[in-house]
Amino acid sequence: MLLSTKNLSFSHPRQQAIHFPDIQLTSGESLLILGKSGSGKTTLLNLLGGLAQPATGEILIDKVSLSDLKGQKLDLFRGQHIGIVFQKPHLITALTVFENLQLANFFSKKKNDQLMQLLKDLGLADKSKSSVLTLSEGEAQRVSIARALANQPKLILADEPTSSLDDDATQKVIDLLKEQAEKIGAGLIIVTHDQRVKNHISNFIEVKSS
Ligand SMILES: Nc1ncnc2c1ncn2[C@@H]1O[C@H](COP(=O)(O)OP(=O)(O)OP(=O)(O)O)[C@@H](O)[C@H]1O
Repeated sequence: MLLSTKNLSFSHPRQQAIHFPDIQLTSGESLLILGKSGSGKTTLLNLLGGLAQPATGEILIDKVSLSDLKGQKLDLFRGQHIGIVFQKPHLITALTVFENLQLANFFSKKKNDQLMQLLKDLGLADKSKSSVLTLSEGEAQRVSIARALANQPKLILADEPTSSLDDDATQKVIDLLKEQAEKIGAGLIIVTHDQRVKNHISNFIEVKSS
């Protein structure tokens, strides 16, 4: 089992606790996290990525309990094993496309000689030397996917990767995420309230706030 969670809950300050359904995910499998706006989908993704600590429950990734990792160890574990695609690309604007990917490798102490191939797979080969400031929104989104994949993670977490994209681009981004996850044998979890994504991935859990 790549990922398993049990009895997870989280309380934002002055908010009712959110209880999450348990997740079981094997390598190569895809899962959607669905739920209304404000139900706690991003909160769950943050817990799975070790970016927030649960109030109760446990998260095991490849048999490692995230709660046993702190500080630098947690950062290194995240960098090496978890690729996160955030809602907004959050690229380093002073760097080129290729340098943004190299930086991901640098922080996680990983070497990947397939970065150029990755950009090719995502239709970005001719943008490798471009400043990220010159990219369209869809291109920047694909670069942020490439960056999440740059360390060949075991688990890919994507938060609303298609919310600002049209139907064609949505299909392309979901296909790319699935193809790339399959290529490196990773598990893929996508948070969305985009009904279109349901046509591409059938496995889902639903987060409800009460
Ligand atoms: N930093 C915070 N402090 C207090 N409450 C928060 C904080 N972040 C989120 N919340 C609350 O926690 C709940 C869950 O938020 P979350 O962002 O996880 O929802 P979501 O399902 O991802 O929503 P959306 O689909 O709109 O992005 C919401 O009620 C939100 O107002």
